[in-house]
Amino acid sequence: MSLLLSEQVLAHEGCGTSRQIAGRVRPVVARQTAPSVSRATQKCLSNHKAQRSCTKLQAPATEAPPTDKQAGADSPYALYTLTTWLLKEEMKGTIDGELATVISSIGLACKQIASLVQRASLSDMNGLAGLANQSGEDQKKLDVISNEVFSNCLRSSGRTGVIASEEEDVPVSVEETYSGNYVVVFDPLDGSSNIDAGISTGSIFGIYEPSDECSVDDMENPEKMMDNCILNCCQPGSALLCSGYCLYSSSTIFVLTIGKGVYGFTYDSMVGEFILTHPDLKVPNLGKIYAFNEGNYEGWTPKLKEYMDSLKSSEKWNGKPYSARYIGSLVGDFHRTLLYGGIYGYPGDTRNPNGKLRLLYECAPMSFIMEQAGGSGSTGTTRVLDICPEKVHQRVPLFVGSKGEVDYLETFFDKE
Ligand SMILES: O=P(O)(O)OC[C@H]1O[C@](O)(COP(=O)(O)O)[C@@H](O)[C@@H]1O
Repeated sequence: MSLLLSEQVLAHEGCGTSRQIAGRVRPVVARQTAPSVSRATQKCLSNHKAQRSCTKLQAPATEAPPTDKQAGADSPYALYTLTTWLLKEEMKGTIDGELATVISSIGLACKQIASLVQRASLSDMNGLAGLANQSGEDQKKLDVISNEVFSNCLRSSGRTGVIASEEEDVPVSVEETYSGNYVVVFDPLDGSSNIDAGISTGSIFGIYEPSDECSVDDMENPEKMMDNCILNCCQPGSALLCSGYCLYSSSTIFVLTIGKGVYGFTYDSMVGEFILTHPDLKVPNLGKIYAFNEGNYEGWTPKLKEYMDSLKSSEKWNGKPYSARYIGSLVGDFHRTLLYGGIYGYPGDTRNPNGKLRLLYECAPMSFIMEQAGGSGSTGTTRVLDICPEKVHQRVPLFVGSKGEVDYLETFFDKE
């Protein structure tokens, strides 16, 4: 809130209006709302909104002070888009041009999928495709289409060597590689069981450096090539160069890390761009929200049941217990956990000892983001990023969220 005292301060270049303040200290901005703001002041302030040229008048209280995203951008119409951010990171040398191209192509795929998801009921895109993926799960029409959209964008980037998808049995080597050869693993439409109900879903991706030993262009020996594709994909999460997700919900939000913090971009359909809205995201160290499918409770280990019961009997939150929230869409539950704190868990149980989620294109990319935001990603006993996948569609239990909450959970596992 600005306090303007001396007369000349109010003589504004650009709009030329001025007015007398009768000795009493008054917050100018506040007066905007008071019915008694003089016509001159209203005219003056509206001039400023229009012209924004007079630096002397403080911006109205509602406008956030300039952040680094506006650094150097002295036009109120400068947009800090995902492309701008990638360019700046490239200029800083934190990523190279080819990786920036791959990330941009993923951004494009997510924009396409966002519009397909939004129009699903309008364009008969709901329902099953009549196919099943390698995990035997019935594929939704949009699972198949999103997979195609993602693969097309990655191919046409010309910078990917191998791509592995939840919806493809095996990884494929990309012919259209001009250079860069990056390895991209992805879940094109996570939480698709929610799609027909219009509930939030998402895409998840991870990008690796190609591994030198396993070249994937031995066209003479397709079997060896396939093995090398798999070897290129089966890298531990600690080798990730970049990972991210895109949330398709009330707004479309693209969140990523290149190993230097976590950045969130909200899709502005008016300009067709992802705009930086969440710079350098940090997850709170503790959080009262837990997201587990308690329908599986009976199949959990006694210690895990003890942990869950302890959350419900806890009086940690002003005498209240933890609060349950479960969308049943990893990206939705994860995004809320990242912003509000807490813990998301998909443990193993008697039916699925390793849980449901896939290490390569769900657990590792999300754990990399959470760690970069100051949180943790664990199987209960092991750091997810330290696990080297043995199979492309391998499942592991996942507990991800605030460091304090994951540490607390792990204490129950230690006791086993
Ligand atoms: O319905 P459940 O067993 O709770 O599983 C929900 C979980 O499975 C997922 O839908 C993952 O599966 P998909 O990638 O096949 O959608 C997660 O998004 C979600 O957290």
